[in-house]
Amino acid sequence: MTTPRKLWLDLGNTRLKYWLTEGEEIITSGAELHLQSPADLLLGLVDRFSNFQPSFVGVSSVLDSQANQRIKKSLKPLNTPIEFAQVLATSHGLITGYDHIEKLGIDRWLQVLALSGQQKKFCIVGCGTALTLDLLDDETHLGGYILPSFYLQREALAQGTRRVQVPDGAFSNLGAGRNTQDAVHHGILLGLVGAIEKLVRSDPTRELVLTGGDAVLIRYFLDIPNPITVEDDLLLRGLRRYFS
Ligand SMILES: Nc1ncnc2c1ncn2[C@@H]1O[C@H](COP(=O)(O)OP(=O)(O)O)[C@@H](O)[C@H]1O
Ligand SMILES: CC(C)(COP(=O)(O)O)[C@@H](O)C(=O)NCCC(=O)O
Ligand SMILES: [K+]
Repeated sequence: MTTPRKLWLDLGNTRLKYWLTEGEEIITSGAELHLQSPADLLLGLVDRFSNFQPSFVGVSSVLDSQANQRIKKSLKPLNTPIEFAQVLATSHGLITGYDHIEKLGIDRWLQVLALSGQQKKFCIVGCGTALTLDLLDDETHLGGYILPSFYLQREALAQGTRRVQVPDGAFSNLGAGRNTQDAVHHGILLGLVGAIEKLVRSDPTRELVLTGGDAVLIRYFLDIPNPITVEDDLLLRGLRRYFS
């Protein structure tokens, strides 16, 4: 019997991430900026995926249904069943904390699913286009928070003010800025780091798990006693669990 080969796709608002797996083993992984045109990016990747001959494609997408239709079309040459994960009221014992579960982002839910059922308390921090915070107690999702992350906050300042036209800079310092560029970059970083610290400060036993493109950067600035880990592929782990 041959070991099944599968393609796992994570479509965020900025990047596409993927795994090609054979049985339990991750053979290849990748992450690419799609900047609003994921279907076009996929057209460029589909040959590579096709060579791998996956027998199943599992997808997590936070995009709208029109984009998802285009994504399906781009994957047609694979000639393989494609399934999009959907938030469920309960799955693998996980109890979802939203009043209307279908409104919860699938990316957040899969990240929670990946860690659910360990008899531990987690704060899951998705450091992507948005910064998402989700609280998980063993198998119970308590709900969470959504903040615009680095680039969205900077864009909002540039759009909503006359005087803050921010040249590209680094989000690399928490010191008081002595010019607009530093004040904006350091301010945004302070806000994101401060929100995370405030949320978990009252409970040093709650474990932080950071994931997403800016996880390592944010991790560097966190100064709290809670255990902290970075798990780049948390969502893809959750996606694979969802379909198992
Ligand atoms: N305009 C941009 N140009 C380059 N990198 C960007 C831009 N906007 C966001 N990023 C970076 O892309 C990454 C997106 O993280 P990721 O976890 O893949 O997010 P998402 O799941 O929302 O696509 C982050 O590291 C972020 O800093
Ligand atoms: C909050 C998000 C935009 C985060 O997306 P990401 O940063 O991973 O691209 C996404 O999870 C989403 O569209 N959520 C739906 C709204 C909600 O979770 O309540
Ligand atoms: K996120």
